[in-house]
Amino acid sequence: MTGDAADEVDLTDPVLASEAELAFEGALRPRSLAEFVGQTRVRGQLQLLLTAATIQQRTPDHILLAGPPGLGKTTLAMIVAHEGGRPLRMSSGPAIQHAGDLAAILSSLVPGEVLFIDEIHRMARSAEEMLYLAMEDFRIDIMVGKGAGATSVPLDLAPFTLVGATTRAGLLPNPLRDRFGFTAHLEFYDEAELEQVLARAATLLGLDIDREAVAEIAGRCRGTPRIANRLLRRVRDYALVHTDRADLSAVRAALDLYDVDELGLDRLDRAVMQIILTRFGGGPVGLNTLAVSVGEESETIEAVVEPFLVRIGLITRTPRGRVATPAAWRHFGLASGETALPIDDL
Ligand SMILES: Nc1ncnc2c1ncn2[C@@H]1O[C@H](COP(=O)(O)OP(=O)(O)OP(=O)(O)O)[C@@H](O)[C@H]1O
Repeated sequence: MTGDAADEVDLTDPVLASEAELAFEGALRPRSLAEFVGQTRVRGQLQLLLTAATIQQRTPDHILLAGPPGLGKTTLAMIVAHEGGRPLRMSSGPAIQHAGDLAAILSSLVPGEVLFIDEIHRMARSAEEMLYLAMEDFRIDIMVGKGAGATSVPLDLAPFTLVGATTRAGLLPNPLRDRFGFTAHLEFYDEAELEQVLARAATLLGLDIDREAVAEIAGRCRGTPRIANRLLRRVRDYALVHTDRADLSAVRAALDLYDVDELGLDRLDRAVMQIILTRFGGGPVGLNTLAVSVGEESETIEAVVEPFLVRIGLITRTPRGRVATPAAWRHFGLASGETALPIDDL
């Protein structure tokens, strides 16, 4: 029932098999705005910005893409380059720890190039300041020499479009945020959109899957295409090994095996909820306390776990911390104030 490329590689060779998985990841990325599912508003806004730039034969304005991981920020950056027939350079905030790192990238850009900086909020402060001038005037000042004899030498850059991506737009300093011509806020996808993402991916993977199986995955992938695609691959594996058919029962069995519950909560989500509900009687609980309690970075809790739990109505954010809602008590089968299973038993 599967006829995808993975079947044609020797799956006993771990290197070839994992390369095939990576190749799938690449093949699943939509290449044009028309192929990109959902985010209708953002797509319309981007389309206008790109078309206007093409008419005026100039580089498009700088674009900031904000939103939780896996919603398509990298994909959109690739589309911006692809639609305009422009080369793309990819970097990330953590890789730019000195102004010199950024100067090296900026000075080697070719005219019209799209520079994608993922996790731009994690770039070094000194590089951020260099970026202000680069974005506004396509120019940087390079310091030559040290101490009293140091001089700054201006260097003209090729016109470029910066596409920045961030899971935490609030962490960007205002002068940087203001220099983007357009900020796109990506939203979680609804189930109908995720079904489209999954149907497209199943076709590309050559996977024959039932409609109701697609709907079940769409309801359990946290509104996130990357997770939808990942769960689809695990369902494909399950069907390959156990049932030879990607139907509803295969989806349920595969997702149970991978600890994804019917709301799409994974182990970390459940650990966070369990801490709020049982150790803190429903909250409020501060972000750092939560992070320490579950042994995760507070950034991961804030950028990955919390937006989804808020969106599905299991927690609310208050000035004093995170609070569980009545729906959360119900989902975990607890009465308010009850102590539940230890976290390891979840
Ligand atoms: N709108 C979409 N339609 C179809 N597939 C999508 C869409 N958005 C994302 N995807 C798929 O989800 C995967 C993750 O997308 P992408 O890497 O662009 O997310 P991201 O927001 O950049 O995540 P991160 O912030 O973690 O880097 C991609 O492989 C792509 O196939």
